[in-house]
Amino acid sequence: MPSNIRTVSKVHRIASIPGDGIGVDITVAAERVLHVLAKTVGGFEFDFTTFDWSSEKYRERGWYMPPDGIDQLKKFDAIYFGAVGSPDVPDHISLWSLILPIRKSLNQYVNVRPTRILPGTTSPLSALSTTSSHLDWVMIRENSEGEYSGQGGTSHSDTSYAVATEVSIFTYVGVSRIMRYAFETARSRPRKKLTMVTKSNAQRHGMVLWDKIFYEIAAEYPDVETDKMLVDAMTVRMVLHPESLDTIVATNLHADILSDLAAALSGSIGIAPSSNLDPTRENPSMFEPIHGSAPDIAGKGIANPVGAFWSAAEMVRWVGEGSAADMLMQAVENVTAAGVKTKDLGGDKNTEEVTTAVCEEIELRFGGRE
Ligand SMILES: NC(=O)C1=CN([C@@H]2O[C@H](COP(=O)(O)OP(=O)(O)OC[C@H]3O[C@@H](n4cnc5c(N)ncnc54)[C@H](O)[C@@H]3O)[C@@H](O)[C@H]2O)C=CC1
Ligand SMILES: CC(=O)C(=O)O
Ligand SMILES: [K+]
Ligand SMILES: [Mn+2]
Repeated sequence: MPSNIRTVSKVHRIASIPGDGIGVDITVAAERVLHVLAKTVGGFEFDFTTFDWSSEKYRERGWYMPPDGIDQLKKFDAIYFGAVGSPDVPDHISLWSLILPIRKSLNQYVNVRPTRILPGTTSPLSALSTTSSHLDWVMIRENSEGEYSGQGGTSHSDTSYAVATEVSIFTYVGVSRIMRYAFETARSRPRKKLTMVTKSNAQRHGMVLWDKIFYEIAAEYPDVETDKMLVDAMTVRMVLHPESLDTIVATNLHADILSDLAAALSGSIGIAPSSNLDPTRENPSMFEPIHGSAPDIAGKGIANPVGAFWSAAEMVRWVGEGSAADMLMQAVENVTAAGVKTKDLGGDKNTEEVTTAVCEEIELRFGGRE
């Protein structure tokens, strides 16, 4: 192409919600890397609009999101989220005022949580001589109902007769759509293998429906190998036979817990990404590391930004820039391979140093191609 012809850059409009604690540090880091990526690769750019919806603002003005917050978010191509949660606001208030309403109102019924051991990092499983530490999973979490349906209530609160219910909801629509997404994911991966996690021995209604729909949909995917694990035994299998798993489907609560375990088994919760997807694409999807606001390390500048970069890469892929997403992940993996890591991964670098290293790697490896 003659150099005097300039192509028009595609603009991806991103709503950015840094939130609380290390959510802020890692969102700043992710935006920095995304700008460098766009500038280096060319042909597209990111236009971030930052929303100051946080626990600090809640204490000041009494709300996290304004009444039209969801409508504001609907105008964007995607949402980038840091974390929400602060020691001086009850956790159920912060979660139910921000992250959970966004996931539910924008029909983000799938939460995709991949786990891999990145180059230059060590799984704690490698210390167990009897196990293989080969681990490459993708967990598909139901993200709209189940144990986090929000149904229930409290009576006689603040008395010794207090009674509280927390009702799990499993609907035919909700379960079948997550199962179908999980089968499609399993089919797209080389091993074509799906493990369904359940607790239908002790929980005899919702979980029984969950299992029944799984087998119903399995009939549509004869090329996908399936198996079923009770959630308690699943924790054992994840630790002792990680190589036996590939794609995993689990309920909102089970996958929330198992994905933190998966992250730890891959080296640190600080590297684990997640995509909150509306597969219909009627609403924007939201991308965030799986970790929370980590009050114990907030403000120290030492949070691992790798989970934030990986989540950003998934966002880049979702908005249609697949090769740029691959470049970003390659740069992150080159940086971990070179030993540039934060403390949680056994390194001695801080958030900013890892971020700078990823930016430089993108420019060095993928710059100057035209
Ligand atoms: N999606 C969200 O916004 C989520 C919010 N939360 C909220 O976050 C707050 C803290 O929750 P916790 O249970 O402590 O979970 P957490 O994930 O924030 O932290 C757990 C442990 O992992 C460490 N850690 C987490 N991310 C790290 C990173 N990037 N680099 C290095 N170390 C990291 C923390 O320092 C802490 O020791 C609570 O208010 C909770 O409700 C928790 C999970 C998800
Ligand atoms: C809330 C939470 O812990 C999660 O979505 O992972
Ligand atoms: K998060
Ligand atoms: Mn969680």
